[in-house]
Amino acid sequence: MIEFRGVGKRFADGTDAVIDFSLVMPSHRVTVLVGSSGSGKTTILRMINRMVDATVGTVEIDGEDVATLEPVQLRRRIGYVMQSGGLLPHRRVLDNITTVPRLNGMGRAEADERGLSLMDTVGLDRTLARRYPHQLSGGQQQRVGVARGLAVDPNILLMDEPFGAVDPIVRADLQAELLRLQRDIGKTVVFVTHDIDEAFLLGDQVVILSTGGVIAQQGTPAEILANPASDFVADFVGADRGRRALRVVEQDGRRVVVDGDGRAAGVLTDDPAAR
Ligand SMILES: Nc1ncnc2c1ncn2[C@@H]1O[C@H](COP(=O)(O)OP(=O)(O)OP(=O)(O)O)[C@@H](O)[C@H]1O
Repeated sequence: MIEFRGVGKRFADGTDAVIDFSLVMPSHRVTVLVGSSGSGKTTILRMINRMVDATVGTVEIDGEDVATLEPVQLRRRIGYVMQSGGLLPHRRVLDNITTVPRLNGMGRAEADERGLSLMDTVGLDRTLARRYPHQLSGGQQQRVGVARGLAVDPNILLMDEPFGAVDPIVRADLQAELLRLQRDIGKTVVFVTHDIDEAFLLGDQVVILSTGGVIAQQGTPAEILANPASDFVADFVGADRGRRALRVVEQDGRRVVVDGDGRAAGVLTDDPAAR
C-alpha cells in the first residue's frame, strides 16, 4: 500500500505543483490519477520513487517513509514506465529491458533469460530482442517500456502516460494487454493519464485531480460515473465522451455502462477483485 499524507510540493521557482494531497493507493490494485495538464499528476507519481521529493507531508510504502530510503535503491525496486517508452536509443531491446537487473548485479545470462521471458509476457516476439528501439513500431516500443518496468519484478509499477504516444487502435491493444497482464501479476499500479476513458477502463480506483493536485473526486469508475461529486467532475467525465456519452443504468439489478446509443459497454462492480 502506498499512502500520501498531507503531501505538498513547491518547486524551486515557487510553483506549488501539489498543495495538500492525501490518498491511499491499495496494494495489487490499479490507481489512476487523471486530470488536465498541470494538475500535478506526474509530480505526485514521482514522489513515490523520489524522482521528486515532497516539500511537506509523508509518502509511505507499506508503512515505510520513502524519505528515509535511499533514492537510487528505491528507484531500482519500483518499475517506471513513461510516455514513448523512455528507451535508451543506442541499446538493443533486450539490453534496454535488462538494464536495471544488470545494475542490481544480476549476471548477463540470467538477465537475458529473464528479459526474453518478459518479452513473451508483454506480447513481443523474441526475434525483436536484437533490434534497436528505432527499428520498432510505437506500440512495440511501449511494450518494451512495460517489460523494462517489470524487469526487477517490482511490487509497484508507476506508469506515466505510457500509451500517450501511440494511435488509438494500438492504444486500445496496449490497454487490453495491461488489463490481461494485471490479472496475472497483480502489481500495485499507479497510472497517470489525462484520458478519462482510459482511467475508467484501467482503474480500480480513479482519482480526478484539479490544479494543485486537489482531489476533485476519488472512487471506483462506477461511483464516479453514477455520482459525479461536482460540476467540475461532471464536466471532466463528460468532456471527452460526446461520441459515446457513457453512462450508468440499472439493468436486471446490475449496474451497466451503456454508450450514447444505449449499447452495453460493460458491467460495473464495486468489488475490484471481481473485475
Ligand atoms: N521542475 C519544475 N519546476 C517548476 N515547476 C514545475 C516543475 N515540474 C512541474 N512543474 C509545475 O508543476 C505543475 C504540475 O506539473 P505536473 O507535471 O505534475 O502536472 P501533470 O498533471 O503531470 O501535467 P501533464 O498532464 O501536462 O503532464 C505545473 O504547473 C508545472 O508547470
